Amino acid sequence: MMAADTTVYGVPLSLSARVTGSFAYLTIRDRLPTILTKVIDTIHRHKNIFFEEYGEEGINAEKQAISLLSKLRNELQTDKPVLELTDNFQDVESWNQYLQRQQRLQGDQESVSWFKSPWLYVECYMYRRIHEALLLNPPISNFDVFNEGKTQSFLESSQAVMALCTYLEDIHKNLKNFSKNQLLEHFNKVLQVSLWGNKCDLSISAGQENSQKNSPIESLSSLQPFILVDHSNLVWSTLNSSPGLGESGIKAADRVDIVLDNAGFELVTDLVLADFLVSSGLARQIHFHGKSLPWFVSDVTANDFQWTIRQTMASNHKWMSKSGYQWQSYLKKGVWCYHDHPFWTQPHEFCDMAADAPDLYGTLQKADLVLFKGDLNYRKLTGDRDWDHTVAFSSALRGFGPAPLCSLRTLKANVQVGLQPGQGEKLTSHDPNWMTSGKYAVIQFYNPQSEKFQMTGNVDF
Ligand SMILES: O=P(O)(O)OC[C@H]1O[C@](O)(CO)[C@@H](O)[C@@H]1O
Ligand SMILES: [Mn+2]
Repeated sequence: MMAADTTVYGVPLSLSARVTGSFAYLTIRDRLPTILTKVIDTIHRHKNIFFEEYGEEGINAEKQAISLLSKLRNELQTDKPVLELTDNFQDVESWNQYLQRQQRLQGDQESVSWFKSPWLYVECYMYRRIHEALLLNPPISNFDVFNEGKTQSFLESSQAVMALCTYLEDIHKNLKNFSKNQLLEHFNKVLQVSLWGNKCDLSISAGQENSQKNSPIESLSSLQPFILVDHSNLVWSTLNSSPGLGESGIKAADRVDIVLDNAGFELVTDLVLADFLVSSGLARQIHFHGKSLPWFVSDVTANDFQWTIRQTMASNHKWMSKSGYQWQSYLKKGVWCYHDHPFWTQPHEFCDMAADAPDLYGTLQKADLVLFKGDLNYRKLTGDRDWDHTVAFSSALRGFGPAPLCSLRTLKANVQVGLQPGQGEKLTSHDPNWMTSGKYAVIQFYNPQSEKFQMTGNVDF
């Protein structure tokens, strides 16, 4: 049960480093400064490259950016007030308004600061400040400080990528002869591969190597018990209840949107899922959503997306390269589309999207299904709040529901809703770190169109 002073109008408080010893506190105290130190080191190691490209101006930019980042690290570690952004990027005004909003929420007595304000907000803000340090130093503005880690994670997963592309080739070959049950079986596999692909983010390990080495399909059955909520049947029926008819005569969704999370192995698992959905006829079009600036160490930018497809095409492995060419052709034909929108790199809870990014909300409303990959998206879906574990997912979404949606997330932050009574307590007693270890996962679905049904209290999704 939630104590009365931990909610405001029935909505629990945001997770925050204010709670000493909490995961938010440890992230801000330990993990974020480590990430900043690595960023500084990366920029420094590229000094010669900046010199070769931009001469003295490049060297000055390197020095200036490092000095801004050291100042940022100091502000964080000494819990200084959060400052307004000063660069010229498209989203500056929105960030600065959000700071004022936080200040209003917190009251005038104390400043919005790293250890006192919502964790979601200050953590997003750190990545935006890293970007600012580069934007303020024009010759190196486009330098992606996380690029090395992302490409390394892809290259180190090459065995697993080959195994996945071989599996995909096998599906393509036999697709015409699959019964509906066989199709469902493969659907569950590619969905789960994309789910567990989310284990491979670099932010939880503060940038440490975190790639996939085993054959992903073979690991699935042993991972099954770690899926705490599994609504994959509802995802399947949503795809199948859409009005269109796919190639194989089964019903097809017109459009599935995938809100991407990490580059490297996880992105490949998402591309494999997207390939399966269109090649099986379960969906006609896939719209991917990525980030417009380097974000949370490993998140996909447009550049990462293109690079991954080019690398896949260039592989010596027959089926891997074939998959790459297939993906490229989906993009050319408009069967696949890639988008980014500044809202994905802002700190808002998704329940604010309709009011604060109505164009993006409108875009998602066109989908028959929206898949949200990863932990950060889950935190934003649920507002990163101290919810009781048994609260319904629909309640934690607080009105967000542009289309039927599903979160595919491995747990790396201490927010989890929609569990059975007692399930959270049982997990805590067996494995105290269950919410943050990345060992557990959810496939959690919500359909705004079945709201009426939920009002009866029969079903909790
Ligand atoms: O890539 P993901 O799955 O969104 O994870 C991001 C990680 O960063 C965090 O915000 C922690 O810094 C966690 O929520 C999560 O571990
Ligand atoms: Mn991520």
